[in-house]
Amino acid sequence: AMRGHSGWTEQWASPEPRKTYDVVIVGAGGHGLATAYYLAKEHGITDIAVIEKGWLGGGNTGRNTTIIRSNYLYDESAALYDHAVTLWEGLSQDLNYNVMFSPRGVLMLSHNEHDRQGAQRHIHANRLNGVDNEWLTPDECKAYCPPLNISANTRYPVIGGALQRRGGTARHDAVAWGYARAASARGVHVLQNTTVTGIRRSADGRVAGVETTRGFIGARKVGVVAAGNTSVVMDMAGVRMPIESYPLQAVVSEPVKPCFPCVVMSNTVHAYVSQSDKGELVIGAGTDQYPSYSQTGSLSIFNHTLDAIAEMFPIFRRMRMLRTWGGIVDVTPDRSPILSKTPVPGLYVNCGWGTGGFKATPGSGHVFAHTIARDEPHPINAAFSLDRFETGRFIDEAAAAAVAH
Ligand SMILES: Cc1cc2nc3c(=O)[nH]c(=O)nc-3n(C[C@H](O)[C@H](O)[C@H](O)COP(=O)(O)OP(=O)(O)OC[C@H]3O[C@@H](n4cnc5c(N)ncnc54)[C@H](O)[C@@H]3O)c2cc1C
Ligand SMILES: CSCC(=O)[O-]
Repeated sequence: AMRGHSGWTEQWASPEPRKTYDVVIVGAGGHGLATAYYLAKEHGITDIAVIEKGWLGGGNTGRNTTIIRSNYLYDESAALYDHAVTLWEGLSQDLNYNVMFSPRGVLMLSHNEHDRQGAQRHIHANRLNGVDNEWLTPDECKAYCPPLNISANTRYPVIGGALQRRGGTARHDAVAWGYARAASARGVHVLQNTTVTGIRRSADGRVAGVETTRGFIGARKVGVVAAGNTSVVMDMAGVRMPIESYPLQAVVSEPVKPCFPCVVMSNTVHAYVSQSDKGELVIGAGTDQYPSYSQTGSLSIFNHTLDAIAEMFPIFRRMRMLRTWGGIVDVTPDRSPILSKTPVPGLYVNCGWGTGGFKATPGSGHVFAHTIARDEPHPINAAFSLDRFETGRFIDEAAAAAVAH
């Protein structure tokens, strides 16, 4: 920790920008900070600046409902998200910072025959990929999550659920702080309150650096990790992205004693819930159905979700909601991320995580660092290329995030 200019102990340096760096990362969210950390730790590249227009972790990383799991359908997705879960399991030790990873189990409910068939297909596909996932009967769901209402005479009766026991939650702020602190300790510069306003290319078309609100910063390689703002930033390099940005909201309740032991999700009713370590219910919903850069969202989404939560968990019917907020999620046509080189030499992009990228944070940073360092994708992210939208080799996980996009 360093003594900051204000006298209090800072966990990371706040240096003046140098004129050039080997690598610039645009965006100090979890994915950008993790990328910088693994570039330094795994590849020995430390001449890095992570440039952030606001405060580190202030984007979706600091706004999400922290669900972690890897029970995705496609082989490529299972490999990517399970790589992340494996890194989550040792992350606090690796960073020497408690990210509060809690493998409390993620239970995805089925309410009708369509849900059940889809869930069991996921379970079989996951088992083939070595990803833990198991089918529970309604009584077993109730035993795993006692507040769950499994009576038959409800609008959305529970007919079973798919449980990934290795899934769970983590403290989102701590993930950003842990990576920033560990990257800074290895010499990485984290430049907060600094907006990238342009991407400069040299005569031969290669990336040459970024224009910022603190002047031009030269770089041989630039990684854009700007989530909901990706299209805006990549447009600065003349690269058009297959991304739509939507508001996705969350709400927390008043804090209560520990009463909810896991994560429960339901795609049919567009709701998911867990309980934070401070005691609040952390509730999420579907996205608003219109592109927007607002970090709020419409009330109708919450009314619908809270109706469903109140029916699925009657003990919560009198809970008071404390605050709501939103983030800007970057959604691709096939709902899978883009971790890729780009048509601009030296320019790389990591985006498209939509409503479900927090769970991937360590795995994303790890393989994106490999991609930047070696100028070729890691085998795990090779399929998540930008050009799949030209070749048609989609990885269609639209149903995976268990929320209606
Ligand atoms: C309400 C909500 C709930 C969610 N719940 C979950 C969940 O339960 N589980 C899950 O897996 N995922 C969830 N997600 C998705 C997840 O939060 C994101 O996919 C993930 O955090 C993206 O991380 P990131 O580091 O790429 O983006 P961010 O954390 O958004 O970081 C991008 C950064 O880039 C910066 N930036 C943008 N433009 C510029 C510029 N021009 N110059 C400099 N900096 C710039 C931004 O300020 C931002 O800090 C949720 C998202 C929301 C909004
Ligand atoms: C916001 S949805 C959370 C997830 O994808 O597990």
